[in-house]
Amino acid sequence: MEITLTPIISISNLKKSYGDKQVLKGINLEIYPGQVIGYIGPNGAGKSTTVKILTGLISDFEGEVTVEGKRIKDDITAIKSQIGYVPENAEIYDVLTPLEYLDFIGKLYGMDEDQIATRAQKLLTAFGIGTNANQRMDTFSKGMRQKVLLISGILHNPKILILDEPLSGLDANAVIMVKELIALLAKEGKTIFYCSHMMDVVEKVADRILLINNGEIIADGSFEELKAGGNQTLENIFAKLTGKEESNKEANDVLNALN
Ligand SMILES: Nc1ncnc2c1ncn2[C@@H]1O[C@H](COP(=O)(O)OP(=O)(O)OP(=O)(O)O)[C@@H](O)[C@H]1O
Repeated sequence: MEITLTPIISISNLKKSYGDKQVLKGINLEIYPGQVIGYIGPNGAGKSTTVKILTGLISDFEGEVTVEGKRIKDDITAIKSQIGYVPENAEIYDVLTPLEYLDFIGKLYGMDEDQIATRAQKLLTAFGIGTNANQRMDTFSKGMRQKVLLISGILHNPKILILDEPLSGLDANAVIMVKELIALLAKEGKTIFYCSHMMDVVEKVADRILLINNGEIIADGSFEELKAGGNQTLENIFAKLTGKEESNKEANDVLNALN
């Protein structure tokens, strides 16, 4: 029997401009359940803009985006319940405790109070901050806040998890744990959309890498496919494909500017 996979996210001819400046130039993508997508690209390439469209934060775009077959333009509220989003540089209400904050987030997703309290405490414990559950977050380190943000992204057990630089501020043990968590979530059939500049991590966690440059997808494949038999790192591939192989010269220019 032939198994036909239905994409969980489908993007066709997606274009977005800010004023006269076109920053997404006709993106076409089909993303399947259980895929861990590594979304990479130079500063200003259009990564955050794509993510903001997928999460409903930007609604004025051209083209079509569907999640589980539903058009994002028709029913973003229903779609949002299937998506967990951990934005880069998110503001957290740090006068709250993690339990209060997660209670607020869980209610936004329509979860009931008991379920929120039980799951939040379990997740905080799993992330190693269970004993801080009732402590105000203005006393938290950057990494502890990042853990709470990650928990707020998975609390409602979404099918799709969109992570923007999720390892920012985490210590080495937490990084290992989150990488393993991503693999486990994907095994359970969750789809992960992982935006990062940390090439070594993307190389390891993503089973499909999308490279965006100037608003266009210029590479799409597994790390093995992208390096096509050569013994390269993702960092090299990135530099080659985005036309930036002069980092040494640039570093020297910066130094020279100081002298
Ligand atoms: N609200 C906005 N108004 C005008 N221009 C914007 C706006 N948001 C983003 N841009 C521009 O759109 C382009 C793409 O930005 P975007 O934030 O999507 O890039 P990115 O790939 O996420 O970059 P980075 O890696 O630096 O986070 C950039 O040139 C940026 O200046």
